Amino acid sequence: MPSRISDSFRAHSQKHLDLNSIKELPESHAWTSSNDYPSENSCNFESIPVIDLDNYINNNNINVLEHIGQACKKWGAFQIINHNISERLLQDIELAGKSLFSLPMQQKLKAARSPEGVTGYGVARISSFFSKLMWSEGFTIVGSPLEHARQIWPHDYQKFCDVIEEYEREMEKLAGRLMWLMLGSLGITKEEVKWAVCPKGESKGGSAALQLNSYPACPDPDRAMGLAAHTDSTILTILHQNNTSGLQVFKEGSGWVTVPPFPGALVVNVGDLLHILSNGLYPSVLHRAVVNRTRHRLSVAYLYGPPSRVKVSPLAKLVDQRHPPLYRAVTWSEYLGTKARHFDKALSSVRLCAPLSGFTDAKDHNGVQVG
Ligand SMILES: C=C1C[C@]23C[C@@]1(O)CC[C@H]2[C@@]12CCC[C@@](C)(C(=O)O1)[C@H]2[C@@H]3C(=O)O
Ligand SMILES: O=C(O)CCC(=O)C(=O)O
Ligand SMILES: [Fe+2]
Repeated sequence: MPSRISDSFRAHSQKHLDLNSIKELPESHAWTSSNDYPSENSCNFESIPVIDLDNYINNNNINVLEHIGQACKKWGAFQIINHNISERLLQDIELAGKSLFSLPMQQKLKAARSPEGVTGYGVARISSFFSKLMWSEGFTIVGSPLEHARQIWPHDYQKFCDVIEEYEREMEKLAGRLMWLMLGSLGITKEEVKWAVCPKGESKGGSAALQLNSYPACPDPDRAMGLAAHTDSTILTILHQNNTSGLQVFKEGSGWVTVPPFPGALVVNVGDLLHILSNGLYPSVLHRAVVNRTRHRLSVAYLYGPPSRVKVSPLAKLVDQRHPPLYRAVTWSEYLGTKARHFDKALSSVRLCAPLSGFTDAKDHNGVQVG
């Protein structure tokens, strides 16, 4: 929360600074140890698993399921290769992001996200929980990007829209496939998740948001924060990062671990809704983005959840007398509302009973302040 009204006012009035042209870190963007100092704790040589999705064709799914299960339990994140998303499409989405973020601020603000809105251009939505501003700008798309693209480029929006829509279609297929692999690694079959399957037995698409994030080169990266520590309110998130590192995941016992960009690899994060579905067996991963002195970083997150009216709760197969359901049923939109109000306390706020070790969720007592 903003610690003082004056901080909060200053933060608000400098919300749309053009970070690309600033030569010195303004006070409004200078983080200290009291608000999650970025350079603390970040020297670590472990790295999240890299999983080859082609492997499962040869190994009847066994290896890949085991590998995914271990990664979800231990890290809440992994990288994938051989995922069938073409390099050309990954390049195109990067170019689309660059063409958007390199526009003058006035142009981007034509598609500004409204205070109550979800889509459009703006600072990170979680900014209101922090007294300092983040060194990033974002653009959120749900479904068609047409309306916002037209506001920005009245005569020249088609290429941007085509790339975004192709990326959304390809990501939807990949996210569905990953969801079944992640659930499969828990022993869950399609018959056991009615909302995700059509009567014909085919997978039903979930709903999703696409988030383009831009992190300009920063004059004082050790005191700036690209995107503060958070978990995603999703079943899973698929993240593409350009060739500049910045993403870090938090691992119990190890601290912040950098996820290096591998050409062509995509990062998969466990989100809060999979945490709920798995009854806490696959904890959602706390992650953040740090920034760089010389390089501009771009990331594209595909945030995948269930169809909006579906109530998600711990899966029946994972619940018994010894393992009571730990979370109440929530729809995705209800949970997003809870996240918007309670941020890092959202998961605990839908919890039914306290974990054996205390009164909070695992990530609430890992020593990291996220709010
Ligand atoms: C579906 C969504 C998840 C998200 C909120 C949103 O409505 C669209 C943007 C998403 C994002 C991306 C950056 C981090 C995050 C916490 C945020 O502030 O906006 C996530 C939200 C989330 O997962 O809760
Ligand atoms: O830029 C990154 O690496 C992280 C982005 C992210 O966490 C998000 O969009 O939810
Ligand atoms: Fe995230």
